[in-house]
Amino acid sequence: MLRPLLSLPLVRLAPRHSFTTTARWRDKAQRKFDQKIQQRRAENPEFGQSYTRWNRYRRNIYRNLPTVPAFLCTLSLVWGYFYMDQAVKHKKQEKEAEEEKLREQYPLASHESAPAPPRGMEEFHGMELPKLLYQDSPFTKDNTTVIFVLGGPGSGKGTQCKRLAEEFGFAHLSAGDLLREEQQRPDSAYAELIEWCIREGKIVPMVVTITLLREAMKQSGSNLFLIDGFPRSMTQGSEFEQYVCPPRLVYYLECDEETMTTRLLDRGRTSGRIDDNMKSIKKRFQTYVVSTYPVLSYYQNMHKRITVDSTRPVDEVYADLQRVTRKILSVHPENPFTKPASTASSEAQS
Ligand SMILES: Nc1ncnc2c1ncn2[C@@H]1O[C@H](COP(=O)(O)OP(=O)(O)OP(=O)(O)O)[C@@H](O)[C@H]1O
Ligand SMILES: O=c1ccn([C@@H]2O[C@H](COP(=O)(O)O)[C@@H](O)[C@H]2O)c(=O)[nH]1
Repeated sequence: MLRPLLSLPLVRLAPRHSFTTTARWRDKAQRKFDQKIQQRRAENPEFGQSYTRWNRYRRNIYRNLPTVPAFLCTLSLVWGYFYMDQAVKHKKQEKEAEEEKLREQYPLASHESAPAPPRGMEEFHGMELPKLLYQDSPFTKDNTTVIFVLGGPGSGKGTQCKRLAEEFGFAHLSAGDLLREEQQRPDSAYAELIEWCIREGKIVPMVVTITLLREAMKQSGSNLFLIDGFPRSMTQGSEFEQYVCPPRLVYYLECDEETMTTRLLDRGRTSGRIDDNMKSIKKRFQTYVVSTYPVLSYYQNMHKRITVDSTRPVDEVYADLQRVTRKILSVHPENPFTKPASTASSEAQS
């Protein structure tokens, strides 16, 4: 039982002769032991007859004894393995407890397992935009100003767009809001598809989103657009540029994940949105990193991206965006003719 154990490859691997001190110590101990036995036997021939087997084992133990450093190494490896294993388990438990606490804190969170994608999803993803529809696009880069507003979920795109629209007269079109409206429309063919994508944090096939955006642009009667939360992927961006209109600028609201998560969970208390819960938020971040990051890099390389730190309070973020927008639209506070009509007229009356 003991012999095979002591012959473990690890023990065998111990560099017996390289550690001369311990080898010498081992040989000395064995020699001493043998001498003692011989001496006892000389005194009493009966001695040790019943212990022969045991003595052989002891000798083998000495022979196979790993050198001290190898033994210590093995011991520390085993200890390290168990320690690491325990540490990982502990961290996982801590994370689960934290998530559970968040779920209790934010009762809107939905935890049911993800449903299967609705029928037709694959079909839509591979679908080309109905190009004929865009041949007569009334929007060109000369008669239209489009600004894309991008940033992670909860970075404050909607909040800032609303203020910019009020002050500068933009038509504010949120791709997410348009999709949610379409999902609510009673006879919409895409309701199920949109709901599934939003809950799962996936990108709705662009043929749906671009059609909705283009219709909303037409209906607004404006030529100044803030397009909020679009494009979410490179293909969406290039199709929009080709068939609707290229953007003049891209505002990027940069924010860390922790801040965005806190904001979204806080908004989830009252928003009623099916994706303002921990499970969907994680998936939305994943989609954002994989699909939307390349869009941000692309516009950075095109020198069209304006980055604003949106971890700051709303007013500070807005002040930066306001400054840039004034410059772009050549709107100066002193010049009433370049101000939006509502502000200019109320000031003129007073
Ligand atoms: N600068 C800020 N500081 C603190 N809270 C903010 C700030 N900007 C926005 N918020 C809050 O964070 C939440 C999310 O903001 P908002 O809806 O504008 O983000 P969003 O980027 O449009 O999100 P989504 O992509 O999910 O639509 C809101 O409750 C809003 O009041
Ligand atoms: O271009 C878009 C924009 C949005 N979506 C889907 O809508 C949700 C919510 O978008 P918000 O901008 O956060 O309101 C998003 O997670 C996507 O599922 C889209 O598919 N394409």
